Amino acid sequence: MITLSKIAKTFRTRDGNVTAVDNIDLTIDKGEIYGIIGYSGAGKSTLIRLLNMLEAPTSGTVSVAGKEMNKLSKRQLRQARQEIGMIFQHFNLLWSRTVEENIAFPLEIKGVSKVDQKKRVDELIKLVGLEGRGGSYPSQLSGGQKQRVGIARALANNPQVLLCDEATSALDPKTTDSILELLTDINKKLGLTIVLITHEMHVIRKICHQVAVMEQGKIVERGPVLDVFRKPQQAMTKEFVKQVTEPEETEEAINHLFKEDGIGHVLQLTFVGGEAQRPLITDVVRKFDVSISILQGKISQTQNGPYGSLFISMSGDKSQVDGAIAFIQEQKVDVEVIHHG
Ligand SMILES: Nc1ncnc2c1ncn2[C@@H]1O[C@H](COP(=O)(O)OP(=O)(O)OP(=O)(O)O)[C@@H](O)[C@H]1O
Repeated sequence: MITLSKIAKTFRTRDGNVTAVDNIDLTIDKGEIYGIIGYSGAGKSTLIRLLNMLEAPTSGTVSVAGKEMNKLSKRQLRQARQEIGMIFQHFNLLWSRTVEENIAFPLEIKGVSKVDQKKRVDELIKLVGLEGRGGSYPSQLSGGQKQRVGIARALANNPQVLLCDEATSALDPKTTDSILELLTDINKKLGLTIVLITHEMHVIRKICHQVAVMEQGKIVERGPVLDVFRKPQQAMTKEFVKQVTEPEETEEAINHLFKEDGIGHVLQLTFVGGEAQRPLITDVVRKFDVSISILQGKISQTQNGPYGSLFISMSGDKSQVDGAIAFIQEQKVDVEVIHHG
C-alpha cells in the first residue's frame, strides 16, 4: 500500500541544512496499523507529511495506493490525496462550522451533491459515535469528541490510508484509549491502512501491528510489535519498551529488595503469546525443590497477542535453581538473572 524508497528531506535554514529524514526505505502493507515512534526532533512529522506530499522529498520516491506521489501534477496530486486522510494532534477543525459542516467540508470540495453529503455525514457521525452532536460547534465538544470529528472528516472520501499525526497526544489517558479503540475498529471494519506517529509506546502497544523506531532521521529498528517488545535491540527501543512493560517503580522496588538478606536469585521472565497464559510457576515448584516469591508482574495485550513480564525471586540449592532456570528457558520464556543471591 505504501512504499518509501531512499526517501530524504533536508531543510535549508539560516543556520545551515537540517536533514529531518535521512534515506529511509519503508514498506507498509494494506490493512496494517503501522506505528512510528521517536522522541521530539527524530523526524516523525516530516516523514508522515512526506506520505501525502505536504512536504516534498529532497530525494527518493513515495508510492501510496499505487501512485508515485512525487511524480504527479498538481491536479493528479489533489486526486491522489483523496485516498489519504489525515488527523492531527490539535484536531485542525473549522471553529465556525458545526460538527456536520466540518465533516462535510471535504465532500463540498469534491463537489458531492447536498443530498449525498447529508447521507455520508450521517453515516460518518454514526461510525465515530457522535450521534446527537451534529449541530454542535467544536468549542462545545470535549477533546475526544473533537478528534472523532477529525476522524470522520478524514474518512469522508473513503480513503485507503489514514495518517495520524500524534492524534492522541493532547488527550487524557482514558480518552486516548477510546480514540485508539475507535481507530482499531475502523481498521477492522474498513480494512483501512493506518500510519501513526507517536512518542508514546502505549499507543504502539495498544493498536499497532508493526513498529518502526526513529532517531535522527533514520529508522533504527523495526518489526512486528511483539517481536520488538520481546527483543528490543537498540538502547532507544529498550527505553520505549520499558515505558509499557515495566511499571515505573519496578526498578526502584527490585533494587530495594537486593539489600535484603536471603532474597535469592532475582529473575525477570518475559513471556510472549500463548506462553503468557501458562501456569509456568506452578510447573516449576512441582518439578524443582525451589521456593519462589513473585515480586512484580504485568501482562499487556498487543495486536499480535499478549506480552508478559514477571519478576520473581528464587532460592534453593544451586543444582535445583540451575535446573529450574533451564526448565523455564525450555518453555520458550526468556529469563534474565538480574541479581545472583
Ligand atoms: N519546516 C522546517 N524547516 C526547518 N527545519 C525543520 C522544519 N520541519 C522540521 N525541521 C527540523 O527537522 C527535524 C525533525 O523534525 P520533525 O518535526 O520531523 O520531528 P518529530 O520527530 O516529528 O518531532 P516533534 O514531535 O517535536 O515534531 C528537527 O530538527 C526540526 O527542527
